[in-house]
Amino acid sequence: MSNRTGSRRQKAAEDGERSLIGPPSGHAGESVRDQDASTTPFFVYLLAFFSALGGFLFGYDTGVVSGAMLLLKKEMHLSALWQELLVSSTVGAAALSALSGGFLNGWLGRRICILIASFIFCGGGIVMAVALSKVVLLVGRITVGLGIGIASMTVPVYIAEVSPPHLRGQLVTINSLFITGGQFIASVVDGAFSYLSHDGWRYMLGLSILPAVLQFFGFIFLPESPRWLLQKGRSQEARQVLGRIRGGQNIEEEYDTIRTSIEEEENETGSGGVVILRILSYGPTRRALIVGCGLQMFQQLSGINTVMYYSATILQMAGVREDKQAIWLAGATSATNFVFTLVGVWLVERVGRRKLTLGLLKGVVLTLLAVGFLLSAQHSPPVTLHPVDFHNSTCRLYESCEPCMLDPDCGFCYLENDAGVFNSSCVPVSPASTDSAAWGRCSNRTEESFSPYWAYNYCPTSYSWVVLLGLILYLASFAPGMGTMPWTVNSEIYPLWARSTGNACSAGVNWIFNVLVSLTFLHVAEYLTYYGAFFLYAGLVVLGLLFVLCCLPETKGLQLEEIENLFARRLCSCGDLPASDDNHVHYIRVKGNNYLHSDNDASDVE
Ligand SMILES: O[C@H]1[C@H](O)[C@@H](O)[C@H](O)[C@@H](O)[C@H]1O
Repeated sequence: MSNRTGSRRQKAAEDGERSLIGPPSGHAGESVRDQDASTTPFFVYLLAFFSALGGFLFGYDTGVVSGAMLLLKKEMHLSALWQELLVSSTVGAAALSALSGGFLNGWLGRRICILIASFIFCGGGIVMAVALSKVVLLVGRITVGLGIGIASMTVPVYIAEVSPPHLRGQLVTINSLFITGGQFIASVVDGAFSYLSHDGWRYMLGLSILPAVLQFFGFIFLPESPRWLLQKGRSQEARQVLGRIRGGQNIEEEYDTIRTSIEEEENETGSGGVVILRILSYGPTRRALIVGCGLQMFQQLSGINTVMYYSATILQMAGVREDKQAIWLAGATSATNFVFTLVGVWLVERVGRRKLTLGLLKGVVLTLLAVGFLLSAQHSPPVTLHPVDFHNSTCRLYESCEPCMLDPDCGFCYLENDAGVFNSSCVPVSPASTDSAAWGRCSNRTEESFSPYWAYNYCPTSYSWVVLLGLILYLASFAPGMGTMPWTVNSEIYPLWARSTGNACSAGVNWIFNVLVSLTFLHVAEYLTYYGAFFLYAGLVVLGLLFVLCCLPETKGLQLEEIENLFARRLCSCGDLPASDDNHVHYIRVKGNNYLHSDNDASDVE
């Protein structure tokens, strides 16, 4: 198929503005959509469910560690460095494996990659459940990280490739629902097993084996993506799978569209060479990659994972000092994230990706600012006792709680009654554990009611429930938009030849920024204070808002093969596109393919 047709398609895309208006009636492409919309086979939902278990494991394994850590640090005597290692090694491993997952996806296919990921999840789960030392535990955490990385880039691609266009957004967003669902279930499991102070963490970490086994056996019987099969020249199998997942509907048109687009892609961009270099040297894919990676970067820069982390601290500030109670209540924030992701699933096909992301990002900025202001208005209790510090630490210099707790070497030791905080001091933290002071009253605390409290990373205050409310509002604006759309949009914006690599890069960017933001949070707080950190995230989200406004096109309702055309124009012009709901792309049938209709010029039709 000719370069002529390809350039005609290009022309149509350049004429995008015109081609994106006016729904034609009785049109071939439209009729397929209407037909699809009327009957969606149950099998597609089954495929989405089993693949999204990968998202569940991603959420579970990243979420469960906070509760497990409270027990682990006591049982294994973990220093702050080891705690940090056990948390961030998983995210770091996920970044590496997401980046290499692109190659595996293109080579072995989506199905095998999902099987590999679930196998790795099982292995990692078993290693963690039976670990006898912290080193073995670390090996287990790195192993599940490798599984998370592969799953996070493969699952959205697989779901997007098997879904009919009218349901694609919703089904891919279900993966995000499973991610936040995994985080929520993890907090419930953490709560339930926190009563088992000896070995409770083994169940917390090991329970992930169950969904992993379910997914592994499910995927033994589930098919490969028809798009990948066709790309590998396995056309008979591709036709069979497409027939199966479309439940006996006429698949000829969809099959032709995929086949022709693969042929065209090969004509336009060639088939040899390193994929990432081909992506970067071809305008539309380069632009798609910038949009995809940008979205993932801004998702993490909006501070989601520090907010998830900070919610537990906020609870401590509000006076919840019991570990078990704090674990249960931290579940409230993950429940909010989960429930509002459900709202995203409901809205994505109704409102569209662009409008949803843009609208809710404004809410994210406002709620981050509100949390920042609320935190800045908190009163920092003064230091009233200055015990003799034989080691001459910096802690003795602080006059109030805030600078004391922001210094990683110090903590605030105090007593409290109905009138407030009294007898407070700032003392060095124990090198063995952040749970107690190096010496003095807070070095050997008991559970007795008159024993002093040790605040390592918070200051006691009576207004923090308001801050918790602010965080819940933040999650309500984050989850349906920026929480889900980067994954959904990335699964659809690349042409087939670039899809695995494009998703690998953007998922890699997500994990790299996840590590960066969570590892720097405490340092940022040290220099800017906690509220300064929230103002910083608000500023970064404003940049994200501008990025989405200028660069994110609407992909709702388009076939995967059509979306590439949206990136045929200069990068940050997508905002010019009319994104209202009643705009439809319409197609003319050219040699069995659907093309963007550029004008009514008969010369467009061969
Ligand atoms: O989309 C997910 C989701 O929002 C999670 O809650 C968050 O922990 C992840 O980092 C993010 O990628």
